[in-house]
Amino acid sequence: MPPPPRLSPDELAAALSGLPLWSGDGEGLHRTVELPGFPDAVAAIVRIGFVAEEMDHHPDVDLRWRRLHLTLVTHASGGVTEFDLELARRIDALFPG
Ligand SMILES: C[C@H](O)[C@H](O)[C@H]1CNC2=NC(N)=NC(=O)C2=N1
Repeated sequence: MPPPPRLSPDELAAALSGLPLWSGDGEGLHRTVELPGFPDAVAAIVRIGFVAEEMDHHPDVDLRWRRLHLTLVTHASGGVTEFDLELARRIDALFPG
């Protein structure tokens, strides 16, 4: 299957306006999720991991104490695609902020 197309700048801007917890550009979407403590942050990675496996689309995760720094990018496409938007929405459903 060919990699999905990268979003255009206009598509990305429109999508980000509906994802207020996320920032970024065509290279990646970024959100920090803060949990009450380190074990909660590890558990959050597991919860996100199940969604990622279901989607077969995986976030880049940087865990620092009780904060997850998430980056969403479609590696096969070299930038942000619809798959990243869908994963962002599903992460927001788990962690509304
Ligand atoms: C074969 C499998 O579908 C691919 O390797 C998937 C797995 N998860 C992925 N996740 C992300 N973020 N980007 C990818 O290009 C990607 N590719």
